[in-house]
Amino acid sequence: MGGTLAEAMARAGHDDIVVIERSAERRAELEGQGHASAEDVAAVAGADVILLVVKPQDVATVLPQLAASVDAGATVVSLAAGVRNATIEAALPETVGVVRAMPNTPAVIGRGMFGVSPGSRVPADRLEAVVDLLGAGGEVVVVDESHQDAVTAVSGSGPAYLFHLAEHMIAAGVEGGLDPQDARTLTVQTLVGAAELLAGSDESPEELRRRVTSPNGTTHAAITTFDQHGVGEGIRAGVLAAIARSAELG
Ligand SMILES: NC(=O)C1=CN([C@@H]2O[C@H](COP(=O)(O)OP(=O)(O)OC[C@H]3O[C@@H](n4cnc5c(N)ncnc54)[C@H](O)[C@@H]3O)[C@@H](O)[C@H]2O)C=CC1
Ligand SMILES: O=C(O)[C@@H]1CCC=N1
Repeated sequence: MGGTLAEAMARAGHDDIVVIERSAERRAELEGQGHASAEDVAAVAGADVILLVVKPQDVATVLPQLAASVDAGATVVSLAAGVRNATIEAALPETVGVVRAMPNTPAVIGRGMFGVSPGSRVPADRLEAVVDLLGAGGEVVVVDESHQDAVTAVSGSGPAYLFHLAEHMIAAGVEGGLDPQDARTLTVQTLVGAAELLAGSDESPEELRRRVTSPNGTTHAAITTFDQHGVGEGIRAGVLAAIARSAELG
């Protein structure tokens, strides 16, 4: 995720990124992509904004190293799922601002979605700078930190829900006689087109669905069967389970 964001920010014209990475192999890869790199967290000295993109379980190890070298006026943006702003603030000097952000994987292509929550000591101009920076990877919404579990479940995990839908549409297409490549093309372009139609429309998803559904036609047959199998309820229950799991992990 860190490498992905560095790529997106570099594409957006940020030319002063240093990636800190302890693995020599990963460093070589990142340098191959044109990024400056460093091994030691001490390299954060002098940085205005620091993105903390390690696994949640590695945060506790990195924070003391960060505290020792971070500039007094810096802003630390944590992308670690479930880790609270207060936890990070407590480990860093009081002048350092902290922001929590949840990304998703379409950030790889600059079409990501970030839910961003400022901690208790980030001035508005520094939050704005963080929103701008993450904007290189996609859209950004600012939400109260109490909503981060819901953000994680909706947009953080959300791409996986669509991929799951795609798996089953492709499989059904193949079962219906299509060759796998055609089934993939038909499915993918349908998801892209429908998502863009929804994104560009003022109509609700329900209304857009209604317009596809002819009386007693094929869509009606599909949606009725989805309902019989509890698909909609299953999706809601799944997203709620992700919210609960995010809260548990935090
Ligand atoms: N919403 C989403 O779809 C996703 C969110 N994430 C978030 O991003 C964060 C990072 O996840 P990944 O990129 O999958 O992890 P990762 O383990 O692939 O990458 C973290 C990198 O940090 C390096 N690292 C760890 N501790 C270090 C230290 N002390 N000094 C220097 N380098 C260090 C590791 O060598 C590793 O290359 C997670 O906290 C996760 O919550 C990650 C993937 C997907
Ligand atoms: O599955 C997870 O726990 C992480 C958080 C959101 C996406 N991936």
